[in-house]
Parts: sequence; structure tokens; C-alpha cells
Amino acid sequence: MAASSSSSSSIKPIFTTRSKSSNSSKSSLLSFLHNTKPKPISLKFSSHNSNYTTPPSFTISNSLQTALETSELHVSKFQDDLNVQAVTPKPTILVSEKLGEAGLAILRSFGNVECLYDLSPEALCEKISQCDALIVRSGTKVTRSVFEAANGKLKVVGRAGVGIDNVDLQAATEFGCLVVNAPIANTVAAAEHGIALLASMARNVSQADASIKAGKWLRSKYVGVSLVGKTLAVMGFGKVGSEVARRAKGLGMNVIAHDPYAPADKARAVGVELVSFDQALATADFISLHMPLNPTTSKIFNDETFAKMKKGVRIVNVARGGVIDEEALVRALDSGVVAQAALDVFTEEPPAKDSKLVQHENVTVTPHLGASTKEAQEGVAIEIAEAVVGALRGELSATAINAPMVPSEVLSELAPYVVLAKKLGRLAVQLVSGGSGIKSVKLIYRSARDPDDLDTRILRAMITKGIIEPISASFINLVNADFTAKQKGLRISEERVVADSSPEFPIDSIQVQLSNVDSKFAAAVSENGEISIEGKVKFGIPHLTRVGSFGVDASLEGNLILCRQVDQPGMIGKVGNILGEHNVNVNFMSVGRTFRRNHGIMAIGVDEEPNQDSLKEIGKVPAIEEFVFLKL
Ligand SMILES: NC(=O)c1ccc[n+]([C@@H]2O[C@H](COP(=O)([O-])OP(=O)(O)OC[C@H]3O[C@@H](n4cnc5c(N)ncnc54)[C@H](O)[C@@H]3O)[C@@H](O)[C@H]2O)c1
Ligand SMILES: O=C(O)[C@H](O)COP(=O)(O)O
Repeated sequence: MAASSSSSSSIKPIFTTRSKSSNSSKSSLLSFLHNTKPKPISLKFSSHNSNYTTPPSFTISNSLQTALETSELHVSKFQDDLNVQAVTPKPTILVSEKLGEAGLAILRSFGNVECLYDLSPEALCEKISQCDALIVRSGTKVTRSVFEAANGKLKVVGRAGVGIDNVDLQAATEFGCLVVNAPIANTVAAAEHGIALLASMARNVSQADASIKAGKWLRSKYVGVSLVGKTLAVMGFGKVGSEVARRAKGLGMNVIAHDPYAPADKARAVGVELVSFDQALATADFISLHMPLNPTTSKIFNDETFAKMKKGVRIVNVARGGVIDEEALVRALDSGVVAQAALDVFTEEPPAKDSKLVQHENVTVTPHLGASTKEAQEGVAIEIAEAVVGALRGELSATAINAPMVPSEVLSELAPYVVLAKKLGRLAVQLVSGGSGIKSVKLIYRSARDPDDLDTRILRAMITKGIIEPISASFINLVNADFTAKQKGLRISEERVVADSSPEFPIDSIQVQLSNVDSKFAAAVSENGEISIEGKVKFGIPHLTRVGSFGVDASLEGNLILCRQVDQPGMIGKVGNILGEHNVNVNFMSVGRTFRRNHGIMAIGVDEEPNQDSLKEIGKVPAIEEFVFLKL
């Protein structure tokens, strides 16, 4: 039996935690993904003290209301968040667009793969509730309805390619579904297609080809323009844009680029000058588009911006159709401001058969073929299959779109603290009595580490998970933790304090404080009036080390009974006997007290859940002032 010190730590706030995502490597991403809707298990709360009989409340949870009324709390039983092998028994992976064989082979070695191409939106929604993963290209719209229909089963959406504008990322995040893409393997194919369109547009290849097949021989009509010495503006100097720039330089073009986020040294290395948007438009003979489609870039090429271009400019678009206002482009083509356009992508795909743009004689079109080389498709298939399988295994994914990046080494170092964090969250919420909703949670990390060396996002997510999951139907993972907390009106603040401990360990202790709530266990309320518990990791095992102002030392395994009693001899024996008589195995007991012969706290770890009779008997022990049974 261990008695631990009860002296209060003096905590000196030094700063508020901020996200570290900016320095985090993209090659390491946590995917706590296993949101198989858990089967509820029933957990009864009990206390002999009438002041503390109601289970915790969370004002925003409807489901809790029922739990409150029945004095019964349904707790989600969730899989271990770190080492999830547990997608049962073989995950179902739906592939909704053609994927290379090498990728399919990887997927088949891991799960049941169903290739169902050309599903209607309704059919996709119907099918998706049976699927753990969905792999799409640009042709499948993964809308909010898809995530709703998935009913929590869908864990990962893999986009076999770069653009994720066909996936509702907000909805994915809300539903805790990870979205991964395959951003590398089709870069060269897209760049080559851009160059192919550039050259064929300049030399009227497609028009001349069509005319000759129509029996004509129009040599003077299809006189083209040369590329050498002309200025090409690359709009979006990312992976594809920079590859296009490299190739265009090889063709003797003068290449400039506009990209508000591109590093100047990267451009310099390719021999490209970064310029402003307007400067690019005003100087370019050719403009090649390579930015993503998002709210900022949507229809960024419109009447106003076409008017800023050099008369007779030629435009290539292998990015996304939506970055161009297509009606404005037709006007610009008709007026001659734009001499020619070569388009691989369209606002609506496929475009209407009678689209003026597609039918325009100065326009060359291809049906979104940028990524369509054998090599790129094999590469993309492997890239996305590995990402999806990794995500389903709960491994790190290099290409997650909607989850923060947590380097793998950070993850493995924090693993025991992740378990501690979740358990502290679960314990804290069980200490709240009914009638008061949790609104404000403060997390205090004591650490000897430099602030920049401590990434607390996983811990915050797991504490959030511990707090919210037991009292609502939500599933929480790293993808949706912050969103769900916000949505439920739960304000989570973080603070770090300098600990005197060794910086070898990332964290000395984690404290969870819930303010403005009543507790069903008065001893858990600190001098400042908030429910406060603290935990540490000892020899890799999470421990509860403080409850309110009482120090304890309880390993967080199995279940826990916390008793506040008058500090007098024989208490441990009495409670131990009661539990023994009811065949409940005690795995440890720890006593903490404020001062001698005053009040003490007993933390009793039990392997089995004590029945109501045994709990009632404990409540009848005269020196026991209050107690609570907590499920870990
Ligand atoms: N046609 C195809 O089959 C095909 C194939 C691959 C990629 N793509 C598309 O090409 C585009 C680029 O792909 P990528 O792999 O190079 O992506 P990327 O993320 O590597 O590059 C995009 C670049 O655009 C820049 N950017 C963002 N907003 C901008 C703005 N307002 N103005 C200028 N630049 C801006 C970014 O900073 C980034 O450098 C994407 O839309 C992608 O979907 C199409
Ligand atoms: O964004 C992409 O990767 C390209 O547009 C390719 O799309 P696709 O996979 O539908 O060919």
C-alpha cells in the first residue's frame, strides 16, 4: 500500500500552448482513426452521499439526459488509440474509380476490396455504411451525405491523386474521417501533359489533326507561334508548376512564376523569377495554371483579370476548371484577348456537349488526362493504397489532409502519456455531478522540456476524447477532437509549467481541471473550486497522483473506487473485506491525507466491477464520508 504526499504543487503558468504544426514533418502524421461505432456498455454510478448521487452532466448532450434520468451512464468502449490492429476482422475498402493493379494488390492483401465504378451518388451513400475506407479519383464527389450515410464506419478516404476539391473536408473532419491523398506520383505526368498542351496549342496540333481527318489540307490556316524566347507565367509554383517551369526552360522559354507561398530560393534554383499576380498577367505570352481550387482561387481568372493580360495571350489549364470563369474565358477568346486556350480540366466534368468553350475553335481540350499515364497511375495506386492501409492500421500517414502532423518519434515518446490523458479525461468527467454542464476544461502540463519540444495536440485530443465520449454519442479522434469540443461548447485551454524533473521525459504530470461544475465527490474539488485531478506516467504506466488537494498514487488500470474517510486505523481492512466478500479483487490501495487523523482519501483499484450491494456496504462504513466508483 502506498501513501503519497499531499503537499500542493505550486504551479506557475508560463505560457499558453500553441500548435506546432508549422515545424512538423509532413512525413509523419498521427491517425487515430478507429471510429467503428462502439457498442455501449453500461456503467452504473453509485454514491451513498445524497449530495453526490447523480451522474455527470454535459448540457449539450441529449443522450446524457436519458442517462441522467436513469442514473445510468453509457460509456463507449473504444479500441486502444495507439495500437489499433482492431479493424474487425478485415476492413472493407471500396474503390469507386479505376485504380492501378499494383495498388489493388496491396489493398487486397489487407482487406476486402470492392471495385464499384460509376456508382450514382445514391448508390455510393447506400454502399458506404459497409465500408471502412473509400478510394476515389477526381470523378467521385465525396459529399457530406456520404459521411452521414457512413454512420461512423468510414475511417479513411483515399484520394488517388492530388486535388481533394471533390471531398468535403469539413464534413470528413466533423465525422472524424481521415482524408489522405497521393500527392507525388502524378506530378510528372501532369507537368508533361501541361507541356504537351502548351506545344500542341502553339502549333494547332489538335485542330490540324481534326481538319486533315475531315479531308482538308490547311497549311496556311494552322501557322502557329514559337515557344522559344516567349515568356511563360506559371501560376502556382508547387510540384507540378515547378516541373512545368523546368521543362519550359528547356524549351528556351523565359519563365516567371506567381505563387504567394513559394519560397524564393526554390524558384531561384529553377531559374525562375517570382512575380506578383498582376505582373505575371501583364508580361506573359503564355500562362500555365497550377494552383489548387479553393475559395481563394475559385474563378480567379475572370473578366477583370483577363483584361489585365497581354492581348493574344495563350492559356493552359491542367489544374482545376473552377479556377477559370469559363464564360469570361469564352468572351476573352471571342474578343481576341486570349488567342488560344488548352484545357484539361473543367468546372463541370464532363462538360456539356454543347459547351461554347469546348466547341471554341481556338480551344484545345482533353478529358482530364493530366495524371493518366500508365506510370503515374501505377504510382498513384501504390501511393494511395499504402496510405490507406497505413491509416487503417492506425499508423502514421505522410499525406493526411485533415489531421495535424505529429512526427512519429514524438508519437512514440508520448504514447504512455496519451493513455494517461484519455484516462484522466474519463475520470474527470465521471466526477462531475448531474445538473452542471462542463463548459471549461483546463489542462496543465508540467514539463522540464523546452516549450517548443512539447507537442500537446495528441494529449489534448485524448483528454477531449476521455471527457466527451463517455457522455455523448460522438466518436473523438485526432481528426475531430478540437472541432467536436468547439461544437459542444467545451472550451479547452492549455498551460505549461516548468517542472524540476528530468527533460529526458517529455512530461512530469498532466492536470485536468473542470471549472464551474459540481462534483459528485467533494474531495475532488480543489481549493480553487474546480474539479482537479492529476496524473503521471510511472514506469510506463499511467497513475493518478492527485485528486483535489489530496495526493494519491493509484495505477490507472482496471477500475477505481475513491473514498474520502476520516483518517483512522482499520479503514483499509474494512473496505478490503467488503470487496473480498463480494469476490472483487483489489489490485492496489493507496491512501493520501491532508494531515494526520484528519481526512484521508483511499484509492482502491479493483479488477471487477463491484455490485450494488458491495458499494452500499462500503457507503455504510461510518468513517467513510463519501465515495465514488470510477470506470477507467
Ligand atoms: N489535370 C490533372 O490531371 C492534374 C494532375 C495533377 C495535379 N493536378 C492539379 O494541379 C494543381 C497543382 O498540383 P500540385 O501537385 O502542383 O499541387 P501543389 O500543392 O504542389 O502546388 C500548388 C501550388 O499552388 C500554390 N498556390 C496556392 N494558392 C495560390 C494562388 N492563389 N496563386 C498562386 N499559387 C497558389 C501553392 O502555394 C502551391 O505551391 C492542383 O489543383 C491539382 O489538383 C491536376
Ligand atoms: O488532382 C489530381 O491528382 C489530378 O487532377 C488527377 O485526377 P484523376 O485522378 O481524376 O485523374
